[in-house]
Parts: sequence; C-alpha cells; structure tokens
Amino acid sequence: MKILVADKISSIGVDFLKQQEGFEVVEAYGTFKEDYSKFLELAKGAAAIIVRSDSKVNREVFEAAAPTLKAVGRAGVGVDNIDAEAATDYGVVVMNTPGGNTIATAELTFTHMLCGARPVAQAAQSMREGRWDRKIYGGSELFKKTLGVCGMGRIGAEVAKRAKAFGMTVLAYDPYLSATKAEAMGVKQVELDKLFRESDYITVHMPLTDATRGMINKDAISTMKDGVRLFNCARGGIIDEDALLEGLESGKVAAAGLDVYTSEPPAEDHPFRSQKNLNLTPHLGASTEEAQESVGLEIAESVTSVLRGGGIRNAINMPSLDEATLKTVGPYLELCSALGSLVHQLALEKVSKVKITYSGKVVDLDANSLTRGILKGFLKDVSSNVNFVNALVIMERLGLPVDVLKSSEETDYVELIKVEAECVNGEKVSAEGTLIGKGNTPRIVAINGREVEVEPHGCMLVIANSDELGIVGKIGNIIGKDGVNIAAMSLSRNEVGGIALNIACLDSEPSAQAIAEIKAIEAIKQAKIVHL
Ligand SMILES: NC(=O)C1=CN([C@@H]2O[C@H](COP(=O)(O)OP(=O)(O)OC[C@H]3O[C@@H](n4cnc5c(N)ncnc54)[C@H](O)[C@@H]3O)[C@@H](O)[C@H]2O)C=CC1
Ligand SMILES: O=C(O)C(=O)COP(=O)(O)O
Repeated sequence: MKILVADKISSIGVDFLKQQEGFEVVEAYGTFKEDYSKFLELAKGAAAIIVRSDSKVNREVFEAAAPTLKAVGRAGVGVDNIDAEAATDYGVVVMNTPGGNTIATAELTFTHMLCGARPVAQAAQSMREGRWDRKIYGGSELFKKTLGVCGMGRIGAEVAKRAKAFGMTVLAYDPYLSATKAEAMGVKQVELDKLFRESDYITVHMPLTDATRGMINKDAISTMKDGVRLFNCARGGIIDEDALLEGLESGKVAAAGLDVYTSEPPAEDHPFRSQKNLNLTPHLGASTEEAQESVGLEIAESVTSVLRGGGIRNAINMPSLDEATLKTVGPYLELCSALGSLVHQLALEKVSKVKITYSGKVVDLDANSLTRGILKGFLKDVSSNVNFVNALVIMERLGLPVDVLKSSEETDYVELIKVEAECVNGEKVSAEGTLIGKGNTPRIVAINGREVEVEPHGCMLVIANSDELGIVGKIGNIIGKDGVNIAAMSLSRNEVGGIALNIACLDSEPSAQAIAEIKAIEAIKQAKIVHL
C-alpha cells in the first residue's frame, strides 16, 4: 500500500509507517507547490495521503487517487486545506490530531503577546545593526491588563491559563463554552462586543468559518480601546488584514502579532512586512520538536489503524470509531451489511424509504456505526465505491430517507435489528437479524415478517409460495437436476394453506432455466436469488 507523505512530518511518524509490513512510503515534501501535476501523479494509487497545512487536498486529488485512497491524515488541527466534502464523496476518511500541538501554539501566542508588550524583536534588530537605543524600545506590562480570548477551545484555554499566571483578567467569547467550564477556568464569559470594548489584548483561537471570517474587522476595531493589541495564531482572515493595517497605521492598534495569513506565504512586498509594531512569524505555531513528534506519530498510527481495518480516531467526516467501540460493534457489522443487502435485493420495486429498528441489548451500541453498516450493505449493488464514510451521503444524494428507531418493545430475541424498505408502489420488504451463541454468530431470523433461520452469507433462493403439498420436493428436484447442492433450508408459513416462505441456501447459483422452471410452478408467487 502506497502512503504519500506530502508535507514534512516528524521522522518518528515516517519511520513508524516504514516499519509497517506492506507499506510503501513515498515522501514528496513540497511537490504540491512545486509541481502540481507531479503531485497528482504521486497521489494515484495511494492508500493514504498525509499532510500538514502546505499541501491542499482538493477534489482533483481525490479524483486522481480514487479508488485506492482510503484515508487522508492531517498531522495537526486545521483541516481547511482538505476538501472534506470531496473526501466523503469518494469514501475517504479524513483524520486530524487535535491536542498534539496545543501547547506549542499557546506558547507561540504568548510569545507574540509578550513581544506585543515589549518590542523585543525590534530591539534585537537594532542591536544587530550596532545601535544602543534604550529610549525608543520601552514597553508596557501584561500584569493587571485584560485579555480577551475569542475561541476558548484547547489553545484558547492554555493561553488563558498562562495569562492568569501573569496577573491578567481574562474575558472569553465562545458560544460553545459552558458557564461551568468558564467558571472552572477562572475566566469571565462575555459577549463579543463587551470583549472588544474592555480588552487591552485580544487573541483569536477559532477555526476559520463563515462566522469567524473577518470577526475582527474595521467596525469591531473601532469599538476597541485605543492602543489595543491584537494577535492571530489561528487562521488568516479571522482578523481582517486591511482593517488591521489601518488600525496599526492610525495608532488605534498599538501592536499586533500574526502567525497566519489569508494567503500563505504573504507576498514579499506585503505591507505587513514593513509595519514596525507588527510581529510576523511564518505559521510556526505547531513547529516545536515536541508537537511535531506528537502529531507525526499520532497521524502515522491513525492512518495505519484505518488501513488495517482497525479503529478510526479523530475522523472529521464521520463519527470516530475507537478500538473499544469497534470491538463491541464489530460482530454486528457483518449482520448489518447482510440485512441491508438482503432488503435491497428483495425489493422488486424502487425503494422510497428505509426504516431501521434496533431493539433489546443492541440499543446501547453506537447506532450510527450500525446504521452505516446496514446502508453500506443496502448500497452495495448501487455504488461500487460505497463504504462506511460515504454510505449516509449516498443515501441522501439518492433522496432516500433513513428512519432510525431505538425500540423498547419486547421481541423474542435478546436483541434484534430490523431493516425495512418501502417501495414506490407502497410494498414493504423487511429482514430481521440477531447474533446467537457464544460466538456471536449472525443469523437472519425473519424475512418479510416470517420467521426463518438463515446464516447470512452465500447464495440463497428466496421463494414465496402458497402452502401446498409437495412444493419443497418439486423445488429440490429442479435444483438437484441443475447440479446445485442445497446446503440448508428454512421453511415458514403464516397459516396452514397460507403463503409459505422457503429459503434455500445453495452451494452455487442455479441456472436461469432452473429458476424459470421453479417460477413456472403454479403455487410459486415469487422466486428470487440473492447473494450475501
Ligand atoms: N498557528 C498554528 O500553527 C496552529 C493553528 N491552529 C489553529 O488554532 C485554532 C484553534 O485550535 P484548537 O484550540 O486546537 O481548536 P479547538 O477546536 O479546541 O477550539 C476552537 C474553539 O473555537 C470555538 N469556536 C468555534 N466557532 C466559534 C465562533 N464562531 N465564535 C467563537 N468561538 C468559536 C469552539 O467552540 C472551540 O472552543 C484552529 O483554527 C487551528 O487550526 C492550531 C494549531 C497550530
Ligand atoms: O495544526 C494546525 O492547525 C496548524 O495550523 C499547524 O500547521 P502546520 O502543521 O505547522 O503546517
């Protein structure tokens, strides 16, 4: 399996990948920017692509790497360089490594804040130039000042902790922050306008979204204290760059520090580069040895796990499936896929709706994973590239609603999964299944409401017939004559003389002629071969 490492990650991560049996690791640092067509060429045939923030994994990359590509790993937090929608369309799981670079980025932010208070970089430059300017490089103190933190997630919280140690008052704006958490962190939760009005220092730690883009713009800056200091080590564009320049030039903003830019790198003659009260770093937040080792190894492990069919950690385009969940859900997945596939094959008309009911013990499991398993089976014959990642979006795209129900009604089984499909003509087909015995063996226990007992794999002949004498013998005769062995048979009827359901598990598929002969028997209402 080819693993394309497109951006430089720690050698610990690369070595981990190289040690994996069957992995061919291709390191192509910088290729994305230097030679895009070569990058696309390298992506072809890759099972996984690993990036930081430099390489953009856009739709074209997924197109080039389909159908082998299974995972994109981001050694870091921000995934704005990865087209997650395209990834989902192509059934590729995207994972990141939240947490590994939190301290590194919080420390860089704090460095920027200190350098915004004391012109260390400017003074150092003057020393390098042979000067001794003690008068022009005075500063101010963080002590007793107010820091406004926008985005109180992992990094925001670490910055706040450090600010408190410096004797600052911390105001926090984060719509997703609970009052109890804010209290526990010793920060004052406020609305954005109050944070703007009352802060001496403002730092942002949010993803770039429609809601955060330009959050600190000209209007916002006009409401701030004169001499406010602004910092962005999150994503370029959260602080509007033109508004920041204007604020620095007018003196409204006394100092600022940026690690990230709307376009990276900013142009060589970008006006930012000549602003004297603005400290710039080239997207270095995560660039410490410790952070890189942490995220490099973590992403190498996550990608390996996905490619080996293990747990899925920190996925951003599907629910993560950790090892523990996988262990509990794993035995059900074969059954789920079989039930979905069986219902799809039994439906004679176009399906308009799918309903899934979980009853008994199974309701405590991760229903999202089970449902994905069912839909993966349901769509098996619809799309060749359906998997856990894209099963739900494919259903959505087909306009097929999926109702999922956790039922508390008693059934004959400790746990039961029922999949029903409603067809456009109003007809319904259904299949129910459970796990039996110590080995958690999957069993189909009902089809269209009739009790059966069938192992869900191989070729099956599903027959509905009016309950008459000798039908089973006739079917057996035709199939035997055709040279096909019946491995098992399950018979069920609703009442004597009513409609009977026969499921014959076959060692191979009977010929079309044999099926035609069976269908020609007067009592046979339906005969359908299904493959599980
Ligand atoms: N400069 C660098 O090298 C690095 C930059 N980053 C960036 O830093 C940012 C924060 O990273 P983490 O703290 O790890 O993420 P996080 O997910 O832990 O925190 C983000 C916080 O932003 C909040 N948020 C989301 N939308 C918001 C809105 N509209 N208004 C206010 N708050 C909002 C969330 O509730 C969350 O608490 C991300 O953009 C990440 O990409 C992360 C690591 C390194
Ligand atoms: O993790 C993040 O969000 C970062 O911005 C770090 O980017 P990098 O891995 O240093 O290119």
